[in-house]
Amino acid sequence: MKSFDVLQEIRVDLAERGYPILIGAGILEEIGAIFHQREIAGRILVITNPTVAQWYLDPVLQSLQRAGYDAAAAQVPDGETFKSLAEADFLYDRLVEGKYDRKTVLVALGGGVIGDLTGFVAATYMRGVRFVQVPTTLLAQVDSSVGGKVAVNHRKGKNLIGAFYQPRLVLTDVTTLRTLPDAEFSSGMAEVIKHGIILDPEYYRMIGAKLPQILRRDPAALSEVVGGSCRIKAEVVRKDEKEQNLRAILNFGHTVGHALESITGYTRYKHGEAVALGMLAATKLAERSGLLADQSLEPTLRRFCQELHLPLQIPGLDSSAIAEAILLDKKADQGAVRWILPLRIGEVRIEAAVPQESVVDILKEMGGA
Ligand SMILES: NC(=O)c1ccc[n+]([C@@H]2O[C@H](COP(=O)([O-])OP(=O)(O)OC[C@H]3O[C@@H](n4cnc5c(N)ncnc54)[C@H](O)[C@@H]3O)[C@@H](O)[C@H]2O)c1
Ligand SMILES: O=C(O)C(=O)C[C@@H](O)[C@H](O)[C@H](O)COP(=O)(O)O
Ligand SMILES: [Zn+2]
Repeated sequence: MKSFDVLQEIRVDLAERGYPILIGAGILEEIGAIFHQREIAGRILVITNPTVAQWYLDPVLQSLQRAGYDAAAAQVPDGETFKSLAEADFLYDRLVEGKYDRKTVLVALGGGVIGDLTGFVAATYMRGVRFVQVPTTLLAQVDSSVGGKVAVNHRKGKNLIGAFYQPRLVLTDVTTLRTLPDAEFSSGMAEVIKHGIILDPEYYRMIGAKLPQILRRDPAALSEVVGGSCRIKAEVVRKDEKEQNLRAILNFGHTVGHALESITGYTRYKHGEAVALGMLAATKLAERSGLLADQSLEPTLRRFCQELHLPLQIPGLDSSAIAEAILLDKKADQGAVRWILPLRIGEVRIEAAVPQESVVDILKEMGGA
């Protein structure tokens, strides 16, 4: 059996819903042969956006067609505001008009927005068709393509409409990161840093030590980061697929992060930028609550943010409005928000007893009005 240029294969071990993450260099052009090898059959609709399509749609379609697949594409506009029910509806129209049946395979070719939206459509069209993630941003390769959280946004809250629905395969070609703008690369690095803080101090130190190579997009360093993060996330998802408890730690930084995204209409911050601010806020809250045992966390996190040009302040934003938006967090239980607070690098805890006044104080400390 041909092995292509798969450098790493990581399994998301979920019994009958389990799947492989294939990480390689140049494997996008082998997608047709890989689908054959993995016994993926059926009509294929590739969902992408114009930015990604200009680089990667032709190679994907040609490879699928060369391998004998009936493959076509549908494009949605680029941007977080299009991770919406309206775009899902547009895609349902395409599927219905094209007479796509239950054996259809949707391919999400793009970043997290395309992955979450395509997965949501896959979970709901005809009560579920198969889908494959082909992530092309760092953020999608290290985080969003893995674990089966699929969703669209509501104007009041991030990912409020969604499902847990696993892909059949994740096919990650790290060479697609060559065309990714620096600010998008940094946004993805925020989730990489998150993985270190929540579970793996050695990984966190490695990121610090190899940051120059990572930022240069050295293929070996990229492979280490994409593989490292996928392994950490796959293990959490294996233990708690539907976020009954443990999986909530993957939400470190997202309580404030999602609130920042929604109150700014999903236009001011990239997801990773909002998560970076959220990790900083949660770290400050942990310190204020007397939970933070390792005083090196905040300075190292700030240094990462500076080196990656991620924001550290929230000038001009209304702290009370952010605190209000936080109440819509999906982790809330009977009205109490469950925070993910760091204790030290590699260990976080789920904590409900955080007064709203402390949240507002911290947001003001970070420059909020
Ligand atoms: N499901 C999950 O577990 C999960 C995890 C993390 C984030 N997310 C979601 O992911 C989304 C953010 O994803 P994202 O950061 O990938 O943003 P994105 O999908 O908007 O992509 C960022 C930008 O990069 C462009 N792009 C994509 N690939 C490119 C490439 N190879 N070269 C050049 N440009 C490219 C896109 O067109 C877009 O303009 C958010 O909606 C977030 O909520 C979901
Ligand atoms: O996979 C998870 O679980 C995560 O929390 C990963 C996050 O990085 C991601 O942004 C996720 O979409 C957030 O999930 P949500 O349940 O808070 O919407
Ligand atoms: Zn995230």
